[in-house]
Amino acid sequence: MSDLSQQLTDLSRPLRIHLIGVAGSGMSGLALLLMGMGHRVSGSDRVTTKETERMQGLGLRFSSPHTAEAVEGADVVVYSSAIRPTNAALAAARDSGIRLMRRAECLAAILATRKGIVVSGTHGKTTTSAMVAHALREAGLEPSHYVGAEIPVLGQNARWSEDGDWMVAEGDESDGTLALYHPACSIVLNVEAEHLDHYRDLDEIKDVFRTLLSQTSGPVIYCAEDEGAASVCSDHPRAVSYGWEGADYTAREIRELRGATAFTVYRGDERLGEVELGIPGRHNVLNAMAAIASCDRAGADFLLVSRALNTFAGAKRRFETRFLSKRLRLVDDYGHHPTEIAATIQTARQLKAGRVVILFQPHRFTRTQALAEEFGKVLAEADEVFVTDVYPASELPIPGVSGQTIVDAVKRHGGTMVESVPNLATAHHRVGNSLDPGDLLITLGAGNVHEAGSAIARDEKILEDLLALVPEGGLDVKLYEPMRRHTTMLVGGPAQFWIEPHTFEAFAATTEYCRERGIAVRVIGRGSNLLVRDGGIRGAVIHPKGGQFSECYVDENGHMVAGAGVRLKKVASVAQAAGIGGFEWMEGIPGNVGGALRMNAGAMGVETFDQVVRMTFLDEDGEIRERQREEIESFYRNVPELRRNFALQAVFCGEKDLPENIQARWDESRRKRRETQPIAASAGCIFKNPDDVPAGMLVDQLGFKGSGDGSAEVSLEHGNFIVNRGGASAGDVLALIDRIRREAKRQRGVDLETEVKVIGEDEFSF
Ligand SMILES: NC(=O)C1=CN([C@@H]2O[C@H](COP(=O)(O)OP(=O)(O)OC[C@H]3O[C@@H](n4cnc5c(N)ncnc54)[C@H](OP(=O)(O)O)[C@@H]3O)[C@@H](O)[C@H]2O)C=CC1
Ligand SMILES: C=C(O[C@H]1[C@H](O)[C@@H](CO)O[C@H](OP(=O)(O)OP(=O)(O)OC[C@H]2O[C@@H](n3ccc(=O)[nH]c3=O)[C@H](O)[C@@H]2O)[C@@H]1NC(C)=O)C(=O)O
Repeated sequence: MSDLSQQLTDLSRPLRIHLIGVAGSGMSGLALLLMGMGHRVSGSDRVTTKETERMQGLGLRFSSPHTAEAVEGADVVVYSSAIRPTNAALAAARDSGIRLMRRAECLAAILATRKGIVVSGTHGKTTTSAMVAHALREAGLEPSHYVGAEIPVLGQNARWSEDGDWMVAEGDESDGTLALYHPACSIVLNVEAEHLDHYRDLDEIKDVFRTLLSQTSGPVIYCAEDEGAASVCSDHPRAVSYGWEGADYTAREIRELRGATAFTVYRGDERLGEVELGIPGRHNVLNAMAAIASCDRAGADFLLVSRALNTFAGAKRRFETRFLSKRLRLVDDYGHHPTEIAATIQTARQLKAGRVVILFQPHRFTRTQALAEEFGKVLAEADEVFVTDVYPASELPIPGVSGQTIVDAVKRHGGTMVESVPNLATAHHRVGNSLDPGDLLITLGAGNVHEAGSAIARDEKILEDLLALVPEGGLDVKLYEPMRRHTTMLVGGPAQFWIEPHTFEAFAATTEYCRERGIAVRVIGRGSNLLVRDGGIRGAVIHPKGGQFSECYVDENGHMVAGAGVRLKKVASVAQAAGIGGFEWMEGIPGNVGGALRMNAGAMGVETFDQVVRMTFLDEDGEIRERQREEIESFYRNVPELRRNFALQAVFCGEKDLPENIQARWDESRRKRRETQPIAASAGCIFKNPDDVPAGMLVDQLGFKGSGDGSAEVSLEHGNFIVNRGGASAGDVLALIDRIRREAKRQRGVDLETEVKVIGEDEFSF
C-alpha cells in the first residue's frame, strides 16, 4: 500500500484534497469517492455543470475558473490529463510544493485501500465494470465502484461504500496508467491495437497489460475467445478463462430474445444455471461471463448475480435505445473501433429491423488514418452509412484525413449507400430525411454524434403523435424534406416536418395538433411561387396531396370541382375534355389549385377568382367551411381570407364551348407564353407589377437581363424571371433580387415588391 493509500484510510486525519478539472467525468468520480471516504474535497473547473452543482450539494467546495487561491492549504492536488502546465491552480500548487498527482495515480491509491477488481481491455470496459458492480451490489457485497460513464442502473459513475470489501474500477490502457494498479483481481476482456497515438505497436500495449497482471494478487480473468487477451493471460499462474467452450466458465445454449439474450452458464462441467441478460448482443454475453466469473471468485451467489444481469440496463451510449416506435428504432452507441462496430451491427441485425442505417462520427484523426480499411470493411455491412467529420478529441488535424477517408474505404469494400455529411450540426437533416419506416438508426462514435440522434428523436416523436391522430393512410410524413425538391425554382433548405394529408380531416387534425403545441404551420402547393431560404422552414409544412385533394371532376351543374392539390393544368385539360371553355389560361401555370386560390393567380387577362363559384376551406378554429364567391374578397395576387385559412377545394365555372375553340385559345396561350417566358427552372414572376410600368420591362430597361450571382440569372427571355441554371442557392437568388431592387429605387424611384413568397430562415435553427 502506498503512503497516500495509508493516509487515505486514516480517517482520524481527513486530508484536504483539491481536484483541478473536477467537471470531467473521471475527475467527478474521484471527487465522489474522496468525499465518500470522509476527506475534505474542493475542486475547480473552467465550467460549471449540472454535475458540479450536484456535487456541491454533497459537500464539494467548488470554484470556477481555476485560481491560485483554490489550492491554498491543500495536502494533495489531483489534476486531469486535460489540464495544461500553465493552469493557474496547477502552477500555484507546484510552486508551493503541494503534493501533485495525476487522476489515475489517485484512483490507484484509493483502489489499494480495498480489494480491487480492475476491468481492462480495448472494448467493453464500461459495460463490464458496471455489470460487475451491479451484480456484486445485488448479491449483497456492497462494493464501491468507479466506472467511466454514467450508468443508469448504478445511479452515478462512482460510489464509495463504507462497508464492503470490494471496489470495482474501470482501468484505462490508453495512456499506460493501467500499470499503476495493484488489484486483487484483474479482468482482461480483449487486447487489440488501439491508441496508436500513445503506443508503438500491439506488443507495447500487451506489455502494459502484463505489468497489471504481475501486480494482481488474485485471479486473472480473461476472455478465451479473444486472441490478444489469451496471449497475454493464458500462462498466468492464476488465470481463469471464460468463453463458448473449453474455458473455465462457459456460456452455452445461447438463445436470442427480442432485445435480450438467454444462455446457460457452466463452471467446468458443473451447470451453474440460467441467465437472461437484459441487453442484446453476443459480445455482451462474453462481458456478462467476465462478470459472472469475477463475482463467483468474490463469493457472490450465482442466483443473485443472474438476477442482477437480468435487470442490467446497460451503460449510457452502449447500444442504448433512445427512441422506439412503429416506424423507427434509434440506438446510440459509443463504438469507435472496428471490432466494436462489427459487434454493434451484429446486434442490430439480431433485432430484425428493416434496414440498419448508421451515422458514424470517426473519433481521432490518428485512429481514422490507422484503421480506415477496417472501418470501411465493417461499415460496408450496414444498409446505409453516413459519415461526419472526425471528432478530434484534442488532436490536431492530419492533412487528407477526414470523414471522406472512411466513405472512400466503405466504397472500396463494396458499400454503395454511403455518404459524407461533414457538419454534425446539420447531419440529422440528411440522415432523418433518408429514413424509411421500419429502419433501425444507430448513431455511432465516442464524440458527440448522439446530439444528431437527439434531434431526430425529438422530431420523430412529433410525427409519431400526428400519425396516431389520423386513421391509417390519412397522412404521409417525412422529416427534413429538402424544399428544393418541392419548388419549381429548385432551391431551399429542409422543412422540419413535411406532411402530406390525403383527406380534409387529416389536414384539420394536423393543424389542430400543431396549433396546440405552438408548432408553426405553412401550407404549400406546387411551390411555383415560392422562394425558400437555405436554412429551411421551422415547423410543419403541409402539402395537401392525393385522396380528396387530387379529385378533379365536372359536377351535375357543369362546374369544375378541384381539390387544393390538383395542378391548374389538369383543371384546364379536364374542362377541355368535357367541352367547358374558359380555363385555357391555366394551361401554362405551374401551380396547384390551393396556391392559385391563395395568390388569385392569373394570366392572359384572367384571374382565378373570376371563375370561382364557391370554396371549401379550413378556418382558424379548425372547422371545415364553405363560402360562396360573393362572400370572398379578392385582389390582384392576394386573397386575404386565405392568409390564415387554408383552401381545401374549389368549384369553378366555365362556359360550354366547342372543342376546336377551346383548343385554339389553348394554343394561343401556349404560343404567347413560350414566346415571352423562359422554360428554365424559375418561380414565375419575381416582382409584382408596379402601377406605372410592368416589372419585367423595368428590369429589362435597367439592363439586368443575363446578369446574375452564382447560378441564378435574370432570364434573357423575360426581365421579371430569375432562372436557376443549376445549383443556385436561395442566397444567390436573394442577392440578385436585392441588387435589382436597389437599382430600381436609385435609378427610377420605384419600390419593387416581390410577387414570389420568400419564406424560411437563412440559418438552420432546428
Ligand atoms: N402566372 C404565372 O405565370 C405564374 C403563376 N403562379 C401562381 O402562383 C401560385 C402558386 O401556386 P402553388 O405553386 O401551388 O403555390 P405555392 O406552393 O408556391 O404556395 C404559395 C403560397 O400559397 C399559399 N398556399 C398554398 N396552398 C394553399 C392552400 N391550400 N390554402 C391557402 N394558401 C395556400 C401559401 O401562402 P401562405 O404562405 O400565405 O400561407 C404559400 O406560401 C399559383 O397561384 C400559381 O398559379 C406561379 C408561377 C407562374
Ligand atoms: C409570371 C406570372 O404571371 C404573369 C403572367 O404569366 C403574364 C401573362 O399573362 O402576365 C403578367 O406578366 P407581365 O406583366 O410581365 O406580362 P408580359 O406581357 O410578359 O409583360 C408586360 C410588358 O412588359 C414588357 N416586357 C416584359 C419582359 C421584358 O423582359 N421586357 C419587356 O419589355 C412586355 O413586352 C410587355 O409589354 C403576370 N405577371 C405579373 C407579375 O402579374 C406570375 O404570376 O408569376
